Amino acid sequence: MTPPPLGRSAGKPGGRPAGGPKPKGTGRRTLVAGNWKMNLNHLEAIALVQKVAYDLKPDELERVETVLFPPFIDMRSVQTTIDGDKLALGYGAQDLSPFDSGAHTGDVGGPMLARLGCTYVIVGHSERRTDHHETDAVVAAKAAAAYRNGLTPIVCIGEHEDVRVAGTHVEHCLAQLDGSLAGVTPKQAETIVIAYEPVWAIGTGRTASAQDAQDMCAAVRGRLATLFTPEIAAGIRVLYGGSVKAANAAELFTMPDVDGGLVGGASLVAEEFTAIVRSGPPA
Ligand SMILES: O=C[C@H](O)COP(=O)(O)O
Repeated sequence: MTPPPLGRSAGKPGGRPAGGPKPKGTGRRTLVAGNWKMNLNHLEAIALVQKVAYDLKPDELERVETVLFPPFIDMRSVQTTIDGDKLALGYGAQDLSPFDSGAHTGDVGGPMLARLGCTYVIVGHSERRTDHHETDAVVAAKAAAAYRNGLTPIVCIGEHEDVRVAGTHVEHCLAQLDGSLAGVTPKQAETIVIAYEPVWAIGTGRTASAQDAQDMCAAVRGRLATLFTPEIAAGIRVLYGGSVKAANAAELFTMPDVDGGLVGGASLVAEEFTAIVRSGPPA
């Protein structure tokens, strides 16, 4: 029998590769999410999906959940490529409508995304909060729309530089978290993903230090324990985003409360993105 090509679903993976990263012991599977933002047409999208999938080995994709977030216009091409070639990659949307259907020009609804096989949807990204004036209440409505349609929201929070300089970043982010999770039930929270993205680090090349990322992700987990239960909080994945690259991913991802990354620019370059995925430690 011909062995399956690299990056395809190949059943149970083998053990940890010799010399690979050590398990963190958290039980939380590392998640690397590639947010393509408003980049790549559908042909470029197909090419990138193929490069990523064929560069990653089945055991690497088993160890690190790897999910792509193409623009809506590319979604069908990405889905066809992943499903048609049985690639072990997930895909999701960068946003969704708070409404499920109807007269909402330009919106894309949760039922459409679910029908296309999306599993995750990003809500509350700082670029949407800025460009489209999305408030915490809007983000909460979008998270509700995600759950209503069987999608898992990746809820983004993060502070601007002036807030960090003022030293109120923790309070700021926890208040954003409270508002953005309004209405989320404990049952729903079991699957939610939070992404801490300091706005000053997004697309700037200025990554937060691993310790700063850890401190905020730990504070987020602490607040999740209050909002839900300590047991639920212990199972929730909290990602860091903001100039994650191959050179800094391993240090970030080995921090105890950092469960992976939301990657923008570096997710557009196959070799860089796959190196980031490889940096992910086992749970
Ligand atoms: O969604 C991704 C984040 O905004 C990070 O983007 P970046 O990796 O280009 O800094």
